Amino acid sequence: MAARLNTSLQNTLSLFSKKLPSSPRRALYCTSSLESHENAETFVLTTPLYYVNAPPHMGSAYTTIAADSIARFQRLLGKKVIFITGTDEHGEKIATSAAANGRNPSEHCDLISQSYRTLWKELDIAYDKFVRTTDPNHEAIVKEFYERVFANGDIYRADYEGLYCVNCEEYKDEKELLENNCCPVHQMPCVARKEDNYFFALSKYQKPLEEVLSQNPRFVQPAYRLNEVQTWIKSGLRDFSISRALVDWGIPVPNDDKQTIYVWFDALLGYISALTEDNEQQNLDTAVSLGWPASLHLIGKDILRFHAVYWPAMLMSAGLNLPKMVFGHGFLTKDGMKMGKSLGNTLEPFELVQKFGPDAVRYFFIREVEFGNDGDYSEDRFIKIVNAHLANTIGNLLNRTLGLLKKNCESTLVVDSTVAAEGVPLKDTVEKLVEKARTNYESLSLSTACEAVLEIGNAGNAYMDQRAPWMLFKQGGVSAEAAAKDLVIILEVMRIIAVALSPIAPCLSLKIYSQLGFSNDQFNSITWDDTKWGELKEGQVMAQASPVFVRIELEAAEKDEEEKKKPKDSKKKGKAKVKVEQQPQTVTEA
Ligand SMILES: Nc1ncnc2c1ncn2[C@@H]1O[C@H](COP(=O)(O)OP(=O)(O)OP(=O)(O)O)[C@@H](O)[C@H]1O
Ligand SMILES: [Zn+2]
Repeated sequence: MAARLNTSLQNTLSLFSKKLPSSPRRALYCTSSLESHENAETFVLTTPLYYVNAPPHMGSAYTTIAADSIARFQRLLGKKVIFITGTDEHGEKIATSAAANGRNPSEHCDLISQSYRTLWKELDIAYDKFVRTTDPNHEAIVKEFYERVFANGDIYRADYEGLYCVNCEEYKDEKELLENNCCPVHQMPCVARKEDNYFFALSKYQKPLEEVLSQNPRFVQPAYRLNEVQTWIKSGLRDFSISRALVDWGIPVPNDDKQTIYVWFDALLGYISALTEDNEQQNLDTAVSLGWPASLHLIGKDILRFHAVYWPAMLMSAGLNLPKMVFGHGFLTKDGMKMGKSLGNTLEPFELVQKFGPDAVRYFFIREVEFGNDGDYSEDRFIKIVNAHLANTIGNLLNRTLGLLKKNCESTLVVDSTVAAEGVPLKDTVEKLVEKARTNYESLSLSTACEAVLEIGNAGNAYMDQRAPWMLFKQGGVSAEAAAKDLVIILEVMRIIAVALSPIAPCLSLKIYSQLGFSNDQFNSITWDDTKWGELKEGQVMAQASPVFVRIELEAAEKDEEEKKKPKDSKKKGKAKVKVEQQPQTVTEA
């Protein structure tokens, strides 16, 4: 993508002047990525299909934000990305939840499924496919899959008696339960159940699964989760029941409409049925031809067993290829417990986005939680991190530089960035950090990728402080010429940051690009190659500086008020307010 002077920048910028969270980010909500990549390598990634027993919470948002960041990075690499998300809508919990809310299951599913879509829009999630397990295409594919597995001799009928966690919708082994037969995830007692069900012969796949894992240890990521999976398999795989006699709200078992298909034997197929096109009669083979196998299933560690044991065995039985990788990330926790719908200890993502905007929410969780491990949320920490990184390190540097350029160079670059950087070590530093970001994005070390981009910002700030161009301008002559070059260098650094951070904070990146004089279209066509030094050219005119990330201020008065009201031992902090204000500038530059 070449840098060009942008004459219609005002139109773009007028979009930015509105109050958060309305923003130009709708322009980033591109779902047309599939058309322009006829010969590109395909990268199919999935989030779990979220269970519509309740609306989304920050945990569901966390997986989806991470998946969107990975999808955006893969698109920057030029791949044809199919990013699949959706909702899992059958089963006992849904029927119960619908009844508890006085709705029929179908109305309930429509409503809750829509709340996921709405949140994804608020969070700038650019998915390509949203699948619902109540879609007719999906149902047809589940039935066909079931029939294939049946024809392969892997489904039989038997009685089952065991301890059942309704929230996991799963029979549990006694040895994995806590005291009083409590489920370790949901902290609630499992109930004794006896059913006449259809079973999937998982035990037949013990050896093939062991082989898959030993031949391809990267199948389960992070590496430490592989041990967990291997231990489960070694301890002996038991056949599992794939139908329910007591649940009406589900896909009927072929040839036995007294039973419905177990939610997991239904929902996992969503990753394949999502590949089908709307309004077309599809079958398993055509769906598979449209992008299976998936390159990556991104999930929370709670559902690792379903994805790394049950699902591969089911696929082998049906004669289909296995996904290339299953990555089980950690939990967002509250007081050390997994935040979840069943426990009801959730953090409200709509509220966070309303308050802080999508970039801050996306950035914080990706940067703060090492991908794979658990992480706790605190509002204090949130504000501290996004202010320090997005408002200060990035926003303030851009603002200061554009201010100096306006004052001294009529907002116009005096030289090409390549020429300006000749013999300047900062360029090498930036190149190394860009490479660090790239390799970490690729290995899904998203937090480290983020850190590398921030280090670029730190290097830019250090350069600004060391060179003190505002002093050089005062000295005039060759010093002023050097200062003008320094500004070009720093703005090129900002441009590279914008590209490298765009998978995580796309709206912020667009704002930076726009202030550097590029159009929305130019931003929308960036690739990872645009992290290379040298796209800012002599004569490029910068836009009017305005904060690309609005600092979050804790309103002192409101905080005091809250302090007065709260009980002495409470740790609750004052509410954060978003305040639009100019970035602070150092006195010497003014
Ligand atoms: N606390 C969490 N931290 C990280 N990811 C989470 C969290 N909670 C849910 N998820 C994401 O959602 C997936 C589970 O989706 P589901 O719709 O079952 O939500 P849930 O809140 O875990 O439900 P429940 O509490 O009823 O088990 C996880 O595998 C993970 O991808
Ligand atoms: Zn459970």
